[in-house]
Amino acid sequence: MGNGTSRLYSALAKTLNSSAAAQHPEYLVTPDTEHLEPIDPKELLEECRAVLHTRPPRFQRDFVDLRADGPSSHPPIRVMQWNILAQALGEGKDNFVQCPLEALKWEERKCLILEEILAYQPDILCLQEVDHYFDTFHPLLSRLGYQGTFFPKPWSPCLDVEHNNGPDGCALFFLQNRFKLVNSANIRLTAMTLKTNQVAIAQTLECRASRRQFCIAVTHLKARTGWERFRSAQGCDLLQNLQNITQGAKIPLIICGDFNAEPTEEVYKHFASSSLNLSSAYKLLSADGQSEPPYTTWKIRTSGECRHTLDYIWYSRQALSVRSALDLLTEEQIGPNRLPSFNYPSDHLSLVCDFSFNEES
Ligand SMILES: NC(=O)C1=CN([C@@H]2O[C@H](COP(=O)(O)OP(=O)(O)OC[C@H]3O[C@@H](n4cnc5c(N)ncnc54)[C@H](OP(=O)(O)O)[C@@H]3O)[C@@H](O)[C@H]2O)C=CC1
Ligand SMILES: [Mg+2]
Repeated sequence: MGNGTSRLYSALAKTLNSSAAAQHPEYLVTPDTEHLEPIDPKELLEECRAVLHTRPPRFQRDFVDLRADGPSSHPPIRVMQWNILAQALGEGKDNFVQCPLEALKWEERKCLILEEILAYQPDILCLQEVDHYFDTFHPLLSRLGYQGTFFPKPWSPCLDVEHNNGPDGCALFFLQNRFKLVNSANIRLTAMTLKTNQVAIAQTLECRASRRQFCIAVTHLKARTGWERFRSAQGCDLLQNLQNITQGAKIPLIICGDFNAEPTEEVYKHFASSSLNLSSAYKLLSADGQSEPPYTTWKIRTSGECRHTLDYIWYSRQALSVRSALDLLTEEQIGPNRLPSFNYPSDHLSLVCDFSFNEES
C-alpha cells in the first residue's frame, strides 16, 4: 500500500462515526474544511473498492447518446439526481424486507454511494435523504473540489430512529472549478399557504468557461399515497419560487428531485405544462421520446413490491439540450430481492444527464 493510499484510508476513517454525530449536534454548524488537503478521485475510488472487496461488483450502466446536433464549444454540464436513502430510514423505518441489515452497514454503504458518485464524476450533484452531510459528504466532497449546501427537513423522520445521525434533507454540490455561485436560496415548501416538512435548495450558478448563468434546484416532495394534492401544492409553490428566482424563466433552469409522484399525478402535469417551459430529461431514453422510464425506484416492503417512477430531472427545453443520459439498471441487474442490495446502496436509482446550452437566439 503506497503513501497515497494510507493517506486516503485516514481520509475515510477521519469522517465522524455516527454515534459521535448524534450525541453532539455538529450537523447544525458547517465545519471548517479549509485545512483539509485535496483528494485524488481515483485514489478515493480505489479506497472505496478496497472496503467493498467482499461485495459483488458494481453494475455496469452506459450513457445513451442523445445528441441531435454537432459538438458544442464548451464541455457539457453533468448533473446527477439521487435519493441516496437516509441511513436512519433504511435501518429503522423503510422495512426493506428482502434486504439484509448487513447490506445497509454504513461503513460499507457509504463507499457504495461514493463509488457511484466517483464513477460518473458529476459537475453538479443533487441528493435527497442525506443524513450524513456534515460527517461524510461535506468533508469528502469538499476535498474533491465541490462546494456543498445542505437544507435539512424541519421534522425529519430520521429523528424518530434510535441512534440516528441527525435530520435528513436535500444537499446540492457543484464543482468549484467549473461554476461560480451567484445566488442561493433554501426554500421550505408550503402547501395551500401552510408550511410543510419538505424543502428545496435553488442556486444560480455561472459557468466559468462560457460565463452563462443557470439555476439548479433540488427537492424531495412528501411521500406516500393519499398525499397527491399536498404534493401538487408543494410543486406549485416550488414552481412559483423558481419563477421568481429565474426572473420569469429568463435564467435557464434544471430541477432535480424525488417527487414521490408517478407521471400520472397532478404535480407532474404542473411541471410538464409550466410557463417555465420544462421537459423531463429521462423521457428522451424512451423509443418515442414521450414516456418516462418504467421505474426509478424498486423495492420490496411488507406491503409487497413497490416499483415506481418518482425521480426526475427537469430542464428548460429552449435554453438547454440533453446530450446523453445514463441508462437505468435492468430488471435482471436489480435482481429478485430488488433494492437496496449488497451491490446497490439505495432503493432509488441515480439519474445522470449531460447538458449543453443551446445557441442563444
Ligand atoms: N416531532 C414532530 O412534531 C413531528 C414529527 N414528524 C415526523 O416526520 C414524519 C413525517 O415526515 P414527512 O417528511 O412528512 O414524511 P414523508 O411522508 O415525506 O416520508 C418520509 C420518508 O419516508 C419514506 N417512505 C415512503 N413510504 C414509506 C413507507 N411505506 N414506509 C416507510 N418509509 C416510507 C420516504 O422515502 P421515499 O421518498 O424514498 O419514498 C421519505 O424519505 C412523521 O412520521 C414523524 O416521524 C413530522 C411532523 C412533526
Ligand atoms: Mg426513501
